[in-house]
Amino acid sequence: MSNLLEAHSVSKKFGDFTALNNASITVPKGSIFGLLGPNGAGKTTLIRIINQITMPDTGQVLLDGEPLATHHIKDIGYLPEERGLYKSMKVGEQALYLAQLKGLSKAEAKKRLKYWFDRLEIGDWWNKKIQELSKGMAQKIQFIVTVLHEPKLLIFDEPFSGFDPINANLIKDEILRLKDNGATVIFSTHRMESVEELCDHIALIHKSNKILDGRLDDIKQQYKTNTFEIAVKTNDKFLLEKELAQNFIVSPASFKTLGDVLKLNVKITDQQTPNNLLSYLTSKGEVSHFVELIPSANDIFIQAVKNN
Ligand SMILES: Nc1ncnc2c1ncn2[C@@H]1O[C@H](COP(=O)(O)OP(=O)(O)OP(=O)(O)O)[C@@H](O)[C@H]1O
Repeated sequence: MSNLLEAHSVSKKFGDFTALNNASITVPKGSIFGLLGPNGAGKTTLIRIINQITMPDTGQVLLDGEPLATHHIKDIGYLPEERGLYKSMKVGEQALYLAQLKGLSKAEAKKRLKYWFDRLEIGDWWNKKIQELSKGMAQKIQFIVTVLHEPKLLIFDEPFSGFDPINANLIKDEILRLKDNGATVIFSTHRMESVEELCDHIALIHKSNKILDGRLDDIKQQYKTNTFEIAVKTNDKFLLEKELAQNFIVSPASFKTLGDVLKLNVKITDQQTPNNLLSYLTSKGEVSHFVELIPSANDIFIQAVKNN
């Protein structure tokens, strides 16, 4: 898979403050790439550099293998975190105006807007004033205007803030559909839980530095702790827990009992295999649950910060 975007060793200072320190990212074509990190980490700074709103002090950004140039602006659809619409304009009028700025003819813009307004169930709002819209409603308009001209690269900064869970899901599904139709997506968020179902690649930014990146599946494998959640039916739960602790590494805090079932998190050592644990458990009782614990993006982030 070739890369749509590459940022090489990008740094940016504001006065004495380093907002971004030598950060590199590679965004494969057709991927959804999550730029993750706490508030103030430097995500928006990197996104603004990609959008040519801010110039980097050092480093280079390539789009489709070429250095970024002004003509690339139409190849990128950008939904900024700070969102503003002209309050006194009507919704349809405003959307048409913004769509034409992206290079669409009026007729084409109208056709595409009608499609999207119906899709996001806001067809009735065409003649309403922007100031009558709630935050989430206005955000839907801005989402539409960002994707309308079908740019190669879509960049969404905190796209779900301001949406209720139902509309956040609606937007998630639309982002996945845009990817299926060939778009490449970068989105930035400090809410790790929103990445699990969406991103195939992630980069973690912490205090201006990129501290981790790669395919989410690969990273999850790397951060696995070989821990299994087990449930075993046994005559003596306390004896089994004690015996388990002699052979494996148990997490006492996870000890739970329900009738004659012992539930526990058990970690195997590097010398052991999951099968060693499973065979052992089967020899001791009836195993009703045996699942490897996969770290969440949040667990990975906490661990990566500790390792740095
Ligand atoms: N134009 C600027 N002038 C001075 N400092 C800035 C400027 N832009 C960003 N910064 C600082 O750089 C740091 C990184 O900001 P940035 O907006 O990139 O963070 P972020 O990761 O996007 O955070 P958030 O999730 O809160 O948007 C912050 O401490 C911010 O105050």
